[in-house]
Amino acid sequence: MKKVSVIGAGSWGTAVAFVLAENGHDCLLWARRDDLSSEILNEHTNKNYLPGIQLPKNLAATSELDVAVKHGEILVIAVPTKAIRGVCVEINTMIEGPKLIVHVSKGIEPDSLKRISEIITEELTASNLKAVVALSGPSHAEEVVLRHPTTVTAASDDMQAAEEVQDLFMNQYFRVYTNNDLIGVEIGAALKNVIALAAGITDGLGYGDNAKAALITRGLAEISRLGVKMGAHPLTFSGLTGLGDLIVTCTSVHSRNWKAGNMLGKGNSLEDVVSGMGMVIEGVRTAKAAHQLAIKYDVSMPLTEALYTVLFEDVPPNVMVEQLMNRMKKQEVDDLFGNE
Ligand SMILES: NC(=O)C1=CN([C@@H]2O[C@H](COP(=O)(O)OP(=O)(O)OC[C@H]3O[C@@H](n4cnc5c(N)ncnc54)[C@H](OP(=O)(O)O)[C@@H]3O)[C@@H](O)[C@H]2O)C=CC1
Ligand SMILES: O=C(CO)COP(=O)(O)O
Repeated sequence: MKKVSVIGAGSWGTAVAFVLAENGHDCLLWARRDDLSSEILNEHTNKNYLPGIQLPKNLAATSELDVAVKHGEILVIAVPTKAIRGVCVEINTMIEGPKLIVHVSKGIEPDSLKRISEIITEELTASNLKAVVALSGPSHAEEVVLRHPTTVTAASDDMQAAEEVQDLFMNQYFRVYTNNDLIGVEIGAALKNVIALAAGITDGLGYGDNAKAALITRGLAEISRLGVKMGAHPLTFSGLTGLGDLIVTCTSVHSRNWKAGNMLGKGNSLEDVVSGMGMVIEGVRTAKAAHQLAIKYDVSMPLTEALYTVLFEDVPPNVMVEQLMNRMKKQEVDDLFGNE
């Protein structure tokens, strides 16, 4: 049994804490709101984020960050990407001795263009950090808490740490693989949300499975092109955190990114979609970062660029699709190691 704290009690933080508590670990879940930590502790529910779900009785909760940081020999960070840097700055002042940090978030920071593990490494003093592991893959919280079979990957530069995380989470319904390609795993995880927004848009416009299959496969091609230029292993993108997560996020009714895209395709404004969701839509902010990464690494990313114009340049979704379909003729198989 390990002492683990999960930082962030939204849908995913609560779901990973659910798995850890069911695995018999001494798990403490940090919610930034008192009312939510009391609800988790006393009613064993998180009605807002996971309606209808009874949480394990051995799952403890607190709204005091320092209590959570002190409790966990392992800290699992589960807040949206935009909150990661701030949370790390805070927990860095509270850590006594090196901790294993697991993050389960999916995004890239615009402007700095840092991956999440890079932000964590930047903000935590080296002596506070044992290793960083990204836990990622096709895994909607709503299905994990129903104990539906789910597979994910624990990725790290430190394979011993990745294996420790594998052992921590593995159970009958939650299967964990390891991967030493942290760049590939984090890039796949972040950029699939951008493609899922586009898939939602085509569904919202009333297009069918052909369009979605095109987005998934051509999305995978451009994510792989970028990832390989950034130093990732090409085969990572055929795995759980690449193709696997693209499929789940582009096709699931649980996906916030797909839902957001669907509403955009139906003519809603970005502002209304974001304010109405009540949960994080990582792909919107990541689209900005991806657009900047495509320029920085000089990689052709037509789907990402098209989505960027819908989100930030007021291009109507149907015009976006027309423009994509009328692009210059291409060969299908790209040279992943060169230009398209
Ligand atoms: N939901 C899912 O199925 C999956 C999500 N993920 C990833 O996990 C990450 C978290 O997503 P998810 O749990 O779904 O998001 P939610 O929107 O469901 O919850 C976000 C949580 O983070 C808290 N939070 C928001 N901003 C801050 C901040 N500045 N400081 C501290 N806490 C903050 C929220 O608190 P409050 O309630 O007070 O607003 C809430 O508890 C994302 O990167 C997402 O892509 C990965 C796999 C699956
Ligand atoms: O990453 C996820 C599933 O693997 C969650 O996706 P959404 O944020 O689109 O719900």
